[in-house]
Amino acid sequence: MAFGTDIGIDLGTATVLVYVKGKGIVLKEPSVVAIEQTRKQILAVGEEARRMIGRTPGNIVAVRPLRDGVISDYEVTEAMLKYFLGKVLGKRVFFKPRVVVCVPSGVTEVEKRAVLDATYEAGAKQTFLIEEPIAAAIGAGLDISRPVGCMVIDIGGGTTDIAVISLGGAVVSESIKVAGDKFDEAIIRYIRKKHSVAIGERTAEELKINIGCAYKKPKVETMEVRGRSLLTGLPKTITVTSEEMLLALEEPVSAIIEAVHRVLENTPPELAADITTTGIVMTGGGSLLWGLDKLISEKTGIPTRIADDPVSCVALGTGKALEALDVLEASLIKDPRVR
Ligand SMILES: Nc1ncnc2c1ncn2[C@@H]1O[C@H](COP(=O)(O)OP(=O)(O)OP(=O)(O)O)[C@@H](O)[C@H]1O
Repeated sequence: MAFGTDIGIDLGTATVLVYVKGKGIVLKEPSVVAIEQTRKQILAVGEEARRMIGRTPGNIVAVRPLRDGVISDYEVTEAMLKYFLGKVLGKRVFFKPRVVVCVPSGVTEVEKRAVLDATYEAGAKQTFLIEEPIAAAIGAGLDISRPVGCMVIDIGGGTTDIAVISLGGAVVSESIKVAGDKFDEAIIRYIRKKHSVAIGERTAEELKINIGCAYKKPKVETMEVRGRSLLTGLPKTITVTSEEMLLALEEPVSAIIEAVHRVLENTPPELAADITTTGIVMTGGGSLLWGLDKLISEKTGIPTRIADDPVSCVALGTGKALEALDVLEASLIKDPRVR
């Protein structure tokens, strides 16, 4: 497949999505790699590797190479990217694709170089990097080419990126390392303190997705989870309520609200006025935390909505960016090497 295809990749800290022009999103897998430590050999990538998290014997580790919005291990990131691209492109690439990759906002020059190298090695003709909020805005269907301000809040696994965009570029932006992962960590801490039970990352994520909330739910919801009692060391089942989730998530949720306020404070008045009418658009998996849109709307006084299919927005945006290269030229980071 992939005859002269254009490809968009959302290299997220939690999930990698690959968009192929004309086909849509063709791959969506967790950003996890399982490594055999003694021989430094990669055993599995993506979904298969994720199933191994917390369940591996001593010599095998399941790592998330992009944790916290930065590339913590770029050799593994490179291998992961090559694996996913290879899966999408197949073995025989007749016409090399152009690729747009969206990288977490905190990445350094060295890390950007590693991403570019990986795409070239995997068979790209030319690669561009795009900033996360720009890709999210395009993917959410906003027309960012006009001289009208719009605000995007992209809440992923590792980072929350908040930006006011106008004329194809970010006018004011802020990226904080508080997003989905920090929600999970806050839940783990709360359950440990309140119930004296240790739960794993996956259980915390399930609690967040099923009964988690940033705003009081009209009806209290409950969920049973299993962990290990810190008192007896034995497995224990507890019932957790949505009201407890509200308390557990208060701190990371407040950090996001404060960052939104800071961006609004630094927004030029004309653009701020635009945003009051255009509203705030939320993207990324973390935006699905129940009631977060309502809370942001209430705290800012600006209408806030979640984009359609928020998890896919960045990937769709990277793909669409290739079709609008002229408008976006200024905000894309181009590799100087010509192939
Ligand atoms: N229904 C839901 N409610 C709350 N959180 C959710 C829901 N669905 C997914 N998430 C969370 O969204 C996060 C992943 O979002 P996403 O896939 O957009 O991140 P990413 O793009 O990989 O990360 P980043 O933008 O930091 O690089 C995870 O923390 C996941 O638990």
